[in-house]
Amino acid sequence: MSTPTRKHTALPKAQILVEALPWLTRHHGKTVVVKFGGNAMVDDGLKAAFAQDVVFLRHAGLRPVVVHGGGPQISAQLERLGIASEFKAGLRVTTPEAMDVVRMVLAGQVQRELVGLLNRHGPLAVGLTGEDAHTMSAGKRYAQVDGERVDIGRVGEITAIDTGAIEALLDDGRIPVVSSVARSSDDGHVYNVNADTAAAALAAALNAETLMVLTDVEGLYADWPHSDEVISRLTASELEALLPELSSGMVPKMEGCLHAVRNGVGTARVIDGRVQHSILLEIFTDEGIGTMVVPDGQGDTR
Ligand SMILES: Nc1ncnc2c1ncn2[C@@H]1O[C@H](COP(=O)(O)OP(=O)(O)O)[C@@H](O)[C@H]1O
Ligand SMILES: CC(=O)N[C@@H](CCC(=O)OP(=O)(O)O)C(=O)O
Repeated sequence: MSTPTRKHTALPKAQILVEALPWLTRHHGKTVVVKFGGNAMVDDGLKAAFAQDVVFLRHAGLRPVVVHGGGPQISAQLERLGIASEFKAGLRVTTPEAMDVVRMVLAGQVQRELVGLLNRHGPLAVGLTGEDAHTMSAGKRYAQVDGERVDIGRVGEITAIDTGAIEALLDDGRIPVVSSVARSSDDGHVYNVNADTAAAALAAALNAETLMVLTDVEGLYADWPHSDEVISRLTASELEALLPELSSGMVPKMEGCLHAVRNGVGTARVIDGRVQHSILLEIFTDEGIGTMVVPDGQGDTR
């Protein structure tokens, strides 16, 4: 007597799984770089759901790579230590003293926490920074403020990427978790790299199918802060035309998306990290959320 009822109640679940089938087929074996930002990273529930989603991707046959930020966590630690912190053109002015804190917080705190959350689901995640196995090399980056070149200390511009260690981990079924600290290609020290920039450069170097940037807004707003209309899809050229109008937090994100799709990445997406399971919604359902950037000359791929 109870069997028909059980079948009936399970039906919507089967429907959901079946809806994911074309996406599972499309994304199988593909590399997805997911950037988890500091502001979407401050809530424990969101962090746990993020880890579940990434492990789900891995078990669904994708090759996820996590690149993480930690701006709010770095600012909090600098404040605790009484070290002043300021941003110029969206980049943290990084003294050698602040660089030690950046490295300690990203590699020793934020990365460790993400690795721990992912590894609750099995022996999957391995943390590294751009310093490991020459994964990311950088030279000194200057900021442009009102047309002037400004020295912002130990902030790096990526000069080379070696994907060997990440590829080896992926081939071994692991989930690499990368902190945005780079080795210096010139003076033997390390550089602080914006995490959006690092994620985009890694996505391009890995020939990833997708770059997914989680943040604390719904996506790219057409007329921020005056309206909450989200641009759901735009081409590389359309994005390039919009770049001069964007303000600080969105600049490295959208520059990164542009760099990615101009260098072989299939799509770059900015999605709302405040929504639990936003990664699964974006990858496996008909209702993609957020903003998707596609290379020029592409039809709607959603
Ligand atoms: N056009 C825009 N659309 C959406 N957000 C924008 C836009 N321009 C500026 N922003 C700002 O960018 C912020 C996201 O950047 P940021 O704070 O660096 O995020 P994260 O910590 O996730 O890296 C948003 O919270 C918003 O305040
Ligand atoms: C040069 C620079 O600004 N580096 C960033 C690195 C962390 C980061 O980018 O974190 P979010 O993604 O959370 O913003 C910083 O020091 O805050």
